[in-house]
Amino acid sequence: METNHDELKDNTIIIVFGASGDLAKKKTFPALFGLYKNGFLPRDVHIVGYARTKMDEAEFHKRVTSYIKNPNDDAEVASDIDDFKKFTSYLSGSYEDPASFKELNKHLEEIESHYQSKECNRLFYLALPPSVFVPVAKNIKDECYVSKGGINRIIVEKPFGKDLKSCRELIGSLKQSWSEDETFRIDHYLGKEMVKNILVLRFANVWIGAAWDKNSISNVQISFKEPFGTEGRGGYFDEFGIIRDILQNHLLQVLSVLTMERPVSFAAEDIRDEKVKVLRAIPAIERNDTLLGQYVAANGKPGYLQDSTVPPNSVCPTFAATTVWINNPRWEGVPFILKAGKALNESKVEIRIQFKDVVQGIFKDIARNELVIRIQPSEAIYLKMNTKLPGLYTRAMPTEMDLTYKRRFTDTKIPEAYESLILDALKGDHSNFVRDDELDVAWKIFTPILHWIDGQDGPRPRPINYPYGSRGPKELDTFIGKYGYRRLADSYAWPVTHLSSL
Ligand SMILES: NC(=O)C1=CN([C@@H]2O[C@H](COP(=O)(O)OP(=O)(O)OC[C@H]3O[C@@H](n4cnc5c(N)ncnc54)[C@H](OP(=O)(O)O)[C@@H]3O)[C@@H](O)[C@H]2O)C=CC1
Ligand SMILES: O=C1O[C@H](COP(=O)(O)O)[C@@H](O)[C@H](O)[C@H]1O
Repeated sequence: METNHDELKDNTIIIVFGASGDLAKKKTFPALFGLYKNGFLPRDVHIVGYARTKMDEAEFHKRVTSYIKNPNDDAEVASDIDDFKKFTSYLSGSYEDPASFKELNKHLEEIESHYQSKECNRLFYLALPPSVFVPVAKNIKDECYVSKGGINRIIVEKPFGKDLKSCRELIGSLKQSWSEDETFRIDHYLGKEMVKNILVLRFANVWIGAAWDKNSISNVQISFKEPFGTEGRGGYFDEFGIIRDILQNHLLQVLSVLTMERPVSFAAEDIRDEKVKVLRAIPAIERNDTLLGQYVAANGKPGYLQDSTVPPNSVCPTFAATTVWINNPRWEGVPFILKAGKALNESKVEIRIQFKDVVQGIFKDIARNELVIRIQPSEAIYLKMNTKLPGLYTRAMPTEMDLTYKRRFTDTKIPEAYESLILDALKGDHSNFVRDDELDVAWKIFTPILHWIDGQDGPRPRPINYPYGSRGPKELDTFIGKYGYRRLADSYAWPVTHLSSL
C-alpha cells in the first residue's frame, strides 16, 4: 500500500460515516465548518455524509448545521453556512452490505467526474460505534478505495477495544484493509490546545525542563471533572465505565506527553516513539492504587441507577482515581494520580504538578509550588509560588504567576480539538494520533484492573456512592493524601490578597 504524507490540497472528498449520529452532529460537522470558514479545507472539497437513517438532503443539512454556533445571527456566518451546505451531500445505506458501498462509490465518482485533473483523494471518517468499524473499513477498502492517482486515509474514533485482547483483534482486523500510514486513530484530547502546548512548555523553557523530574516533583494529578451524569447515554457507558471512557485513553495520552523524554524532532514517529517508551515503563495498575465511585441522586438530580438506560444494580464506576508509577530514572517514586468522574461539582480538566517542599531551615511550613495547566474550561497555566509579603516584614506568601489565555491572547479563537485533528489528517501528520503500539501498551496498563472491575477474577468490586454534584467519594482526599498531595487552600487567596485581613 502507498505511503503518503502529502497534504490533501485539491480534489478531496471527506466522507463521514455515522453522519446521522451525535458525534457527527456535535463535533465532526461543526469542526469541518470551522475549517471551511477559516480557509483550511482543500480547494473545491466535497463532504459526503453516510448513515443508515433515511432522510432527505434538507433534513440532513438541518441536522449537521444545528450545532454550528452563530449566537449573534451574524450575516457572514449565515452565508458561510449556506455555502457549506452546497458542497455537503448525504447518502443512506447499510454498513454491512457491499452493494451500498458500490452506490456510495458511484456518488463519489460522480463528484470526481467534475475535477479538472485525474487526482482524487478520499478521507473516510468513521464516527461510528465499534461494532461496525471492521465491516465498514473492509467495505470501504473493497468498494470505495481510490487505487490510482490519489490518496486514501481513514480516521477511526475510539473505543479501540475493551481490553488488550479485543484491542489486538480490532487492530489486526483493520490492518487487513488499511495500513498504519493510512490510519488516523483519534483521541480528541491530543487535539486540545493545552495538551499540544505541553511539548512547547516542557522543551522550550529551561527552567521547566530543569525541574521536571523526581528530584523536584512530589506528585502529579491529572483530573477530568464533568458536572453532568450519563443522562440517556447509560446504555453505552455501562458497558465501558469511566476508566475506558476517560482514563485509559484521554488521561493516559496526556500523561505520556507530560512525562516522555524529549523527542529527536517534532516528526510524528519521533514523538510517538518517546510516548511508547515512557508508557512501557508503567506497570499495570494495582487494585490498592484505585478508588472507584458511582453517583447517587442528590440536589434534585437522579443517580446513575435511575438512568433508564442503565441496568438495575449496575456496579459500573462513574468515578475512578488510579495512581500510576513510572519505573524509569526520571520518574521513579513519583505518583501520577489519574482521576475522572461524571456528575461532579464542576466542569474542569487540569494537570496539577505539586513540587517538593523547600528544604527546612530559614522557612517553616511554607506552601509548596504548584504548576497548574488548565486544559478546560478557560485555558490557563498558573504557577503557585511564594513571594515576600509586601511591607515591613519578611514573610513568605503563596501567590501565582498567571497566564490566562483569554487575557493574554485577546484576538485569538482557540481551535476545537476536532478542527485541529481533521486538519492534521488532511496534512498527513500523525503526531497527534494514536499509533498501534501505543494502544497495545496503554491496554496492558489498564487491562488487569478492568478485568477485576468487570468481575472476571471474582466478585465485582462495589464502587463507593457519591452524591450528584459533589467532588466525588469522600474518601478521595485521603486517597490523594496517601500519595503526598498537600492542599494549599487555607494559605492561598485568589485573585487578590487583602493584607488587611491577614
Ligand atoms: N488563571 C486562573 O484562572 C487562575 C485561577 N485560580 C483560581 O484560584 C482558586 C484556587 O486555585 P487552586 O488552588 O488551583 O484550585 P482549587 O482550590 O479549586 O483546587 C486545588 C486542589 O484542591 C482540591 N480541592 C478543591 N476543593 C477542595 C475541598 N473542599 N477539599 C479538599 N480538596 C479540595 C482540588 O481537587 P478537585 O479539583 O478534585 O476538587 C484540587 O486538587 C480556583 O478557583 C482557581 O480557579 C488561581 C490561579 C489562576
Ligand atoms: O470521549 C469522551 O469525552 C467526553 C468529554 O470530552 P470533552 O472534550 O468535552 O472534554 C466525555 O463526555 C465522554 O463521556 C467521552 O466518551
